[in-house]
Amino acid sequence: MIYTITLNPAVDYVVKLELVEQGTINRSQDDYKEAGGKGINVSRVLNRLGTTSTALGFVGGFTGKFITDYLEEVDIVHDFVSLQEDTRINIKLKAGNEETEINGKSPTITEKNYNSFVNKLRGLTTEDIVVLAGSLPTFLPDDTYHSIITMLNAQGVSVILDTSGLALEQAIKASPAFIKPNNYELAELFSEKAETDQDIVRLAKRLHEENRIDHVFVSMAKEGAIYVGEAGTFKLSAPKGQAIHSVGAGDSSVAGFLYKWQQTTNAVEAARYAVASGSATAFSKTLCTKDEVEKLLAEVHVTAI
Ligand SMILES: Nc1ncnc2c1ncn2[C@@H]1O[C@H](COP(=O)(O)OP(=O)(O)O)[C@@H](O)[C@H]1O
Ligand SMILES: O=P(O)(O)OC[C@H]1O[C@](O)(COP(=O)(O)O)[C@@H](O)[C@@H]1O
Repeated sequence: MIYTITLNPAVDYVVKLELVEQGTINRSQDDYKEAGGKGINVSRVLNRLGTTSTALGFVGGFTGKFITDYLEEVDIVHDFVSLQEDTRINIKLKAGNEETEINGKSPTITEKNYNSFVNKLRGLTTEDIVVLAGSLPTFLPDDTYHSIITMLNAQGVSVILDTSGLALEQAIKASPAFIKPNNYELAELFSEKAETDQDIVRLAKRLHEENRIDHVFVSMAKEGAIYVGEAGTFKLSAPKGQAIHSVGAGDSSVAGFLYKWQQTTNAVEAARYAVASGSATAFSKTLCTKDEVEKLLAEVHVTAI
C-alpha cells in the first residue's frame, strides 16, 4: 500500500489576473480553491493514474474539512489526525505569466497530535511505500523527517521524500530511497551553484553515493530533469508547451515516478513518466490526467550522460 504524508497541507487559493497593482484594489479574473500540500497532490495524481493511496498527516478546522471532503468526493482514503486550529491557506497568484506564492503559516501541532500520527506508521511493513512531502509545520523540529525515515527504514518501508531547506538537509542523512529536489533546492542543500548539467550531476551523485539514496531525481522545470541512480545518469528533456499553471508540477513528477516504478521497476521509464506527468500538470489548469501524461511521453527525450 502507498501512504502519502502531508504534515503541512493547505487549501491552495488560486487567483488569476493580468496584473497585480500594489496599494490598490485588484479584482481576479478567475479564482478557485484546491485541496493542496505536496503529499495530498501526490495522492491526487496517483488516483488519476489509477493507483490507490492513503493520505496521512494533520488537518484542522473548515479548511481541513474542505480537504477531507474533496478527498472523499474523489475516493481517496485518508486517515488524518485532527487539529484544533485551521489548516493553512496558500495563495497562488498568477498575474500574466508570473507566478507568485504566499504559503500560510502552519497550525499548532501538540505532542499528543504528533504521537497519534506516528502511531499510525508503526504497523507499516516491507509491503508499503511512504511518500513524505512538503514543508514541516513550524511546531515540529527540523529533524522530524529524519526520525520518520529512520523508523520506517527499520520497518523495511521504502521512503520517497520531497522537501527542502533544513528538513531536507537532515532527512537525507537517514537515506530515503528516492528524493526529488529541484535544481534550486539542490544548490541550497550544498550551498553551491547548480546551474549546469555537470554541477547537477556532481551534486546528485554525492547524494546517491554518500547518502546512499537509490534514486535522485532533480527537476528543472521547463528544462526537464536529471536522474542519478542505480540505472545510471540520464538527462530527460521536458516537452515544449504553454505553461498554464505550474503549481503541483513537482508533486506530479513524484507521483509519475512512483506509478511507473511500481509497474516496471525500470528507473529510466519511471523518470520519463515523471517528467511527462510534471509537464502535463504545468500545461493544464489543475493536476494532470493520465491521458494528458501519456500524450506527452513520446516528447520526453532521454540521454545517458
Ligand atoms: N514550463 C514548463 N514546461 C514544461 N515542463 C514543465 C514546466 N514546468 C515544470 N515542468 C515539468 O514539471 C517537472 C517539475 O517541475 P519543477 O518546477 O522543477 O518542480 P517543483 O514544482 O518541485 O519546483 C519538471 O521536471 C518538468 O517535467
Ligand atoms: O509545504 P510547502 O513547501 O509549503 O508547499 C506547499 C505547496 O506546494 C504544493 O504542494 C505545490 O508543490 P509543487 O508546485 O512543488 O509541486 C501546493 O499544493 C502547496 O500549496
